[in-house]
Amino acid sequence: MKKVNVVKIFIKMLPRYARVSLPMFIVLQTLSVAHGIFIGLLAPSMQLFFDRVENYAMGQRPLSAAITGLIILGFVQIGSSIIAGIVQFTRKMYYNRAEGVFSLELHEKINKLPPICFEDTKMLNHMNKAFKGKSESVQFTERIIGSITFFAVYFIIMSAYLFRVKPILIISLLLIFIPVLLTQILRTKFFTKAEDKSAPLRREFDYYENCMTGRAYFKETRLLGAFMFFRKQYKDTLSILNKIRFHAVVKSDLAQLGVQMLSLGGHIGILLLLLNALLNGHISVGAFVAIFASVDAMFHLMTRWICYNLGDVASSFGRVQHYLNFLQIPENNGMDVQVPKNMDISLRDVSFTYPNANLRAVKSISFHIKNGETVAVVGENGSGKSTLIRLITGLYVPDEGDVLYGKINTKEISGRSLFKNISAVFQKFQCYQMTLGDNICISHIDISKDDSGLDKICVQAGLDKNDSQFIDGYNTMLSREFDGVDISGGQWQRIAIARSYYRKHRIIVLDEPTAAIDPIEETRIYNQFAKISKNKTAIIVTHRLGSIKLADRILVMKQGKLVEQGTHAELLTNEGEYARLYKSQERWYKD
Ligand SMILES: Nc1ncnc2c1ncn2[C@@H]1O[C@H](COP(=O)(O)OP(=O)(O)OP(=O)(O)O)[C@@H](O)[C@H]1O
Repeated sequence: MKKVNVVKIFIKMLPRYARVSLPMFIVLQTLSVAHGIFIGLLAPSMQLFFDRVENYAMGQRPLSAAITGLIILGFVQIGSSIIAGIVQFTRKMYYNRAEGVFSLELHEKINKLPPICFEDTKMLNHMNKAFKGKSESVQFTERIIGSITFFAVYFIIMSAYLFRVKPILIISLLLIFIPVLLTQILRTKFFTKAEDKSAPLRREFDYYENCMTGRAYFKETRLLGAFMFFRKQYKDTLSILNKIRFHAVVKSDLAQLGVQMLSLGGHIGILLLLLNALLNGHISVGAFVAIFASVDAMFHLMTRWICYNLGDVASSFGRVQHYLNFLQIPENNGMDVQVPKNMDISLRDVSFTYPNANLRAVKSISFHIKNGETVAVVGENGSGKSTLIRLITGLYVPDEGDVLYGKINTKEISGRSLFKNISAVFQKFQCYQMTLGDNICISHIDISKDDSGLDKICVQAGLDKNDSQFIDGYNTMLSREFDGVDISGGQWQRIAIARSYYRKHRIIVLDEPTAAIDPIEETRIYNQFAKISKNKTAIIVTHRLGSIKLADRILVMKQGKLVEQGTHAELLTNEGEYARLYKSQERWYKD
């Protein structure tokens, strides 16, 4: 990562932050400046009041002057409290809004990155850091702006006031600054060290807790009697964690005690300065009372500024930089073109290696799929079937060779153009914690759901929406966590199939679509599939060789290579890899 300084990062963040809502931004910053002015005016207005009371007591001024002083002091006090409340409220609103806007921007950015990024560990780490940086970027920007619009304004007014009362009193700001700064340095030193040591342990400890009590784990944990195992791991990790925390707290408390002594010294120093000035007649009683009463507020504000504003900026700076760098990653989206609906797909000498992998997952593959053809891809585990599907659909582009839709190369066009006519059921399909209807219709949010169209699709996918489990029909929530229902793996798979049918498509890809479905229903689903995919290009990946006789052609993969292709009958006659796989499955049923 390129090294840049806080100022450069802030300059990049400021316009992004202000753009969230310019009018609200201006109001917030104006209010923040006003808040700084009001707080800064507290000491002078207090002095004014006490001076006038003293003058009145000595008969030098009328009572009305003291009352006016009281009104001014009250106005400044009440005004500062009201503005503080409004600033806090507005800041919170702005914060939430900015978080929402930045999150959406980041989601859109990720959506534009090539899908292969999700296979790259470095990229996934980068993404992870960008998410953290995004969350901290709002606070980072706000803390710096606050330092300027509130703290700088306050300290300038306070310095000017102290200077006007007696120049030497400016030293009191230094007497406050030094102990507070020391506290922050020590706090950061001890806690950062402890945090570095404890963060991985905390993740481990949370994980064990989840293994004991989490919904996804409870079946195995109970049945295999693994509770005591996780309990021990949890206890061991907890005791190490507690030791680290204990040492950090002891060290930090001791340091804090030392610094508190220093702060006390600061307080005494200011008191002596003030007493000296008062006794020598350099300042009035009013000024003495006002400054002495403001010392606590100055300590408090200095602590807030150094510990929270400067401290947070220093600790989040690296992550914010990551976030901004992530937004700069080139998107390489390719051209938006109109891909013709009816075209052949050709693979020419295609090879592909996953990022951070040594071996090629797919090696020098060439074949041609005619428009409207149904092709099945078979092969042993790890032979490259799913990778081949990702290359055909354009999710990934080959390192070598080309995938062509007619004459259009998948390397040159945008995913948006390419995916327009493609639908798919993936091997690891998603079970969305949403209603049955939403689970099927996610591909077209702008189309109003028409029940009769949905009914037809459900029948084709072998899904019965009148099943007693779908208590509210298409509105049934499919998640226990959201007060809905749990359904079986087979039913989820049918929903995934219905989802793929619902999307308008010319090409459909089914990667192990019926692994969780019983054989009788599987045959019915494949027969339905043959009907609906008529005149459409269909690619099916499956291990169940009995169900792919319907394919016009079967491609057989082995160790990343295409080793055979032909119809079921041709391949059986060939007595090659397909015949070997088929016969080994057939034997199970015959025996
Ligand atoms: N994300 C990945 N990163 C690195 N290597 C991968 C990744 N995904 C798959 N591979 C490797 O690529 C090869 C082909 O995997 P692929 O998933 O395409 O095989 P498959 O035939 O679909 O397997 P299965 O039948 O088990 O689903 C395997 O050696 C696998 O280990």
